[in-house]
Amino acid sequence: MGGPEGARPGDTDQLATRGPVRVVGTGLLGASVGLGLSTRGVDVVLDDPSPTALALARDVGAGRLAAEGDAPPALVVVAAPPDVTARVVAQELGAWPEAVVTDVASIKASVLAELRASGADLTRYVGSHPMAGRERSGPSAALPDLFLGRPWVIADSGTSSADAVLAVRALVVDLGGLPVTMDAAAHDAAVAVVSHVPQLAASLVAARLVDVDDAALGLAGQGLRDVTRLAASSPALWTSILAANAGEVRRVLEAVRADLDQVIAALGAAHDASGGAAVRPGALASIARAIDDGNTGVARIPGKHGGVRRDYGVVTVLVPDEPGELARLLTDVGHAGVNLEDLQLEHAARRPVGMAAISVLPGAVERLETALTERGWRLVR
Ligand SMILES: NC(=O)C1=CN([C@@H]2O[C@H](COP(=O)(O)OP(=O)(O)OC[C@H]3O[C@@H](n4cnc5c(N)ncnc54)[C@H](O)[C@@H]3O)[C@@H](O)[C@H]2O)C=CC1
Ligand SMILES: O=C(O)C(=O)Cc1ccc(O)cc1
Repeated sequence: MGGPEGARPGDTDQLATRGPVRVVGTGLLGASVGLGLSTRGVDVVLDDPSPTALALARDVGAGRLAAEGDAPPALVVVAAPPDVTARVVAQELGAWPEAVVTDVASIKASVLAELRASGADLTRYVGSHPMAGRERSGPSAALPDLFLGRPWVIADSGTSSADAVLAVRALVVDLGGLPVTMDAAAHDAAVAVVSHVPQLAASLVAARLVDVDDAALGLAGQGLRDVTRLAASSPALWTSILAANAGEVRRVLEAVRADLDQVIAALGAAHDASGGAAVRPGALASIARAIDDGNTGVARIPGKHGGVRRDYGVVTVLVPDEPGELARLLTDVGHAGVNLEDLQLEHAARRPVGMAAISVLPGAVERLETALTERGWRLVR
């Protein structure tokens, strides 16, 4: 896979971020920031009220503990839960009068409003939000390259100094993120529709599975897994995020409810009718419209590295569920001289075989199919 551009371990000369960087809150996000900076040679000092999260973050290589005689931080990154973020940012601005302070909370307007009300010095504060995460939390899930190629919103306070904005931009770029400038209100409206409602939709669909019997669950395929992946997220974190963006999330949900009401009414008409022709006029059209609008919406999602979505060809290969087989397949794709654009794996229930769906440029499909067949792979056509 062609990697996005960004600083790599060993590139420390080219880093614009000045240390020491203090990371407050060393869970998934904080430890990933610390790990990304530490592996690129920046001095990172960690802090967290949970001694376990702190020690674990140090142990995974996210940085070191504070020591007597430390230079004050040039930059503080607050990666605490959303509901305490403003309070922690205000404390950090007060404790380090020369430092630029940013936070990575998933909501921005309520943090900024609370900070304004606190009377904190907002020239040194710049809010931010990396659009990258995982369903797991805590430092043990941290990844140094979590932010590679991912949008990272920079929302200045309205009174942030140019130097403060530059320092946060440097952090984003040094971690391989793609800086996107937005104000806090626009950010919250955008994430309501691209992140917060998708999380709720995944949770609501997955909640329907609670009482389903095992026989029905055994039929689950990749579609259900795709739609419910986010449902494994942390209830504590998401309750805090949704409560802090309640107005925007409710607005989107009301639109979803209007669409749902239409589909439910149309399905009711279809159910009550004796045959297709007897269905109330317009009912089938409104079901088709829901699917069609979904086609239009999904086609608008940007593709790899945030660029315009491309239509790839897919070559699906049966992979024996044995050690080394997937690696052998990827090596054979490389030998065929074909660039792998995306890879999805699906396990066949109770069968010792998986399916690898390899996305490649459409012009490369035939060459790859021929090369893999020659090397003995079974293709699913
Ligand atoms: N999880 C995700 O996928 C993403 C999360 N975020 C944001 O990042 C922030 C952190 O989330 P995660 O790392 O996922 O959570 P996490 O649960 O993995 O880590 C949060 C850490 O904050 C610490 N903490 C609790 N109270 C604190 C306080 N008063 N001061 C300092 N630290 C405190 C906890 O001990 C814990 O170690 C949140 O604001 C979240 O909205 C942003 C993008 C993605
Ligand atoms: O995994 C995904 O697709 C995500 O969307 C993760 C995520 C979770 C919370 C955020 O504030 C930002 C990103």
